[in-house]
Amino acid sequence: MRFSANLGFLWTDRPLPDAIRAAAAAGFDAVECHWPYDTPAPDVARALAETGLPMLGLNTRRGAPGENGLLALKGREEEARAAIDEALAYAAQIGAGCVHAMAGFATGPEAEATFLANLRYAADAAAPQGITILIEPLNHYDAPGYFLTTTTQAARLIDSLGAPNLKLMFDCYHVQIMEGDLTRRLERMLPKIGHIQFASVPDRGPPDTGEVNFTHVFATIERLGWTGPLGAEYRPTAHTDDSLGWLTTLR
Ligand SMILES: O=C(O)C(=O)[C@@H](O)CO
Ligand SMILES: [Mg+2]
Repeated sequence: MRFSANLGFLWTDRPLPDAIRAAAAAGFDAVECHWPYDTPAPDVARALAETGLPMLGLNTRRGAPGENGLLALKGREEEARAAIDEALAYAAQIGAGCVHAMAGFATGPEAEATFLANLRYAADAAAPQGITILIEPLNHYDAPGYFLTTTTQAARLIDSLGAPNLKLMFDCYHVQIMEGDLTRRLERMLPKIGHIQFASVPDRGPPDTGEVNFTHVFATIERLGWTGPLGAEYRPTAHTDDSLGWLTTLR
């Protein structure tokens, strides 16, 4: 099993290039981040080259304070597409393979039509760069009012767009809270999945705590033939370096 350190949550006490170095020193196989835009891309690229770790993905900007993405917001298409362009340009500079296209707080048919149109734009713009666009259902405790909440909804959108580079971000933490049935859902969704993340439920801590048996979940993912690094997107209760026991016990 290979693991990716999500630097939106891990080693947040240091600048992104140093967080990449810390992830390498701790034995991670890859890194991923949320919103790297305050850090010059060449600094990130240098840390990646130095450590040999790939950056798997990053997110589109969330928008104004209190917002959580722009792609499903009717009337905000220009900003949404600027956020997509910005994310793709940054991803290209650091060799990231995925961009998580964040939908935002919205509901209803207009939001869906807007999201689909912006996803079409994103998938078309990403394809020549070999980049995958990810959409991620978020749970209704952490992100109440977020447009995308279930893998069933995401699968319907992915099917209706029919773009080969539009995939599902399967975050076991959100999926367990909203839908459960993780094993069967992973089996069913596998062809649509572009990246997998995890954290304990309900606390969003390391995976060796909480209600989900990640020994079983990781074995399932391996049995299904998934070979990509799994994204450790949890909040350490103490310092990140003191939260990594699972990396040896669950590997
Ligand atoms: O919250 C998550 O889960 C994520 O993966 C973020 O990228 C989006 O908020
Ligand atoms: Mg996630």
